[in-house]
Amino acid sequence: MHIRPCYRPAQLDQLLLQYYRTPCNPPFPIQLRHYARKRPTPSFSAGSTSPPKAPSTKQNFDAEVQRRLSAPRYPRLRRLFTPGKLVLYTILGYGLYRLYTWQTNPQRSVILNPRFFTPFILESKDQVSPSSAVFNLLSVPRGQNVGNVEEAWRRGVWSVQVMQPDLQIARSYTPVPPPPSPQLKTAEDVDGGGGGGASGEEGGVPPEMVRLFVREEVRGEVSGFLHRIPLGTVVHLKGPRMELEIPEDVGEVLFLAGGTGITPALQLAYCLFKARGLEKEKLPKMRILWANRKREDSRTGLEEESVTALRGSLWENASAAVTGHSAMVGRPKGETASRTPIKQTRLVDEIENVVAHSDGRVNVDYYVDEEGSHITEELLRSHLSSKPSDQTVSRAAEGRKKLLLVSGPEGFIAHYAGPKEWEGGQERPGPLGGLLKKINPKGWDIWTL
Ligand SMILES: Cc1cc2nc3c(=O)[nH]c(=O)nc-3n(C[C@H](O)[C@H](O)[C@H](O)COP(=O)(O)OP(=O)(O)OC[C@H]3O[C@@H](n4cnc5c(N)ncnc54)[C@H](O)[C@@H]3O)c2cc1C
Repeated sequence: MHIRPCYRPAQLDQLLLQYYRTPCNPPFPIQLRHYARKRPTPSFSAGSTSPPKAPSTKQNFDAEVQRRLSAPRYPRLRRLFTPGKLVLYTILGYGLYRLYTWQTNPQRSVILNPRFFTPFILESKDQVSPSSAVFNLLSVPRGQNVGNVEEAWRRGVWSVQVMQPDLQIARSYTPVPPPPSPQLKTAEDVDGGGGGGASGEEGGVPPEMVRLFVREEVRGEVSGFLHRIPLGTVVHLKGPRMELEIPEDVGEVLFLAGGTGITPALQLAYCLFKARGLEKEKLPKMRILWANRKREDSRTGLEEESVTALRGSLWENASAAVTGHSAMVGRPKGETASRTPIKQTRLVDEIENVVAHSDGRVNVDYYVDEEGSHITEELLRSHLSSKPSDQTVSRAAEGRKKLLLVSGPEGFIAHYAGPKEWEGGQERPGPLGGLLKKINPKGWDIWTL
């Protein structure tokens, strides 16, 4: 068996030069295997069945040595930078540069991306109750494109995902719409003792801000993370994700909201009354029934002392419609709204702002479980069969879609519309059940969120 030695180029060059200087045959046939290996397979001449012979004579060998010595020193490097490849590298480099400048250009990059998480800074936090708060998250850098967010507001109900960075898990949350402008003042302002408004943010929220109303779950990973972090922390968000496309021709809406389920109701109100810029005649009629376990979850209407004093008294009506600034959770017989002082959170302020700016088309009724006010079957039946008192609204609603939406925790949805179902690893609305199946409202499109 013939073993061909394999040398490194430097060694080989040395050997060749050594041989070149001494007029004797090399001690073994040098095949230049190392070099030959890098070249393309030699093509045989026509009719020939054997490969060309290796330089075995001294003449051939000398020629090969000459050729090798005059060959370029760094063949690999040279192959990397052929003219064709240089052009390719230039094009690639330019493409990467454009991508980089596109991404870092605040005007072009979007604040929310449905495929990637983008950074936001927790700018402020508005406590709504001991367990829930509105988190104001500002996109960084400022001045980025908000086009897809504006489109989401026009289309309907949408959500974003928030990332818990340590565990790398994400949960969905429904952004709260920007409050109507100018804002209503808080009770403190009305009384002259409040100073600069609810949280010093008069003048509205910037368009790059995403606001989330989040309830802290016991041992909840993502909600716990949001409630734990200090102001100024970077939070990563992904979206927008459409949860419900609202049809164009909506005439009437009845929204049953439980706890944080109020946020889709606010989104819907914002979509119909602001984002779509509908003419006055096309604006629908909307009633939101918002149920909470405790008064402090919404803290509408009354001071704590008043609540204690009035507890146990006979409540006139579980559904006291909100008018202007005086939100009430029912009233004892004979009491008027003006008699009781107002103490409410910024979120309730905003809900009432929506009511105040709706020209009588939006109504919000508050219910508190622990005070015995519930969204009952009779109440639902009356709302689902009632005709609008305002003739203009009534005429405008004729022949248009009637939407009945249910949004809230699992138990709330299951009670009113039947339990959700798991399909393909995702939770989806199940067949209609619960109270609404019993009532079986005719002419209403029913959705659960
Ligand atoms: C489209 C959409 C929109 C939403 N919008 C909002 C919104 O606007 N506001 C809002 O507050 N929520 C919203 N949610 C709910 C939200 O996504 C989260 O589900 C919620 O915040 C809880 O998430 P978490 O990570 O904090 O809790 P998780 O960690 O998921 O825990 C959930 C519950 O399970 C319990 N649990 C967890 N692990 C265990 C265990 N090993 N043993 C026993 N119990 C356990 C926890 O105690 C907790 O009560 C929305 C959900 C969806 C799908």
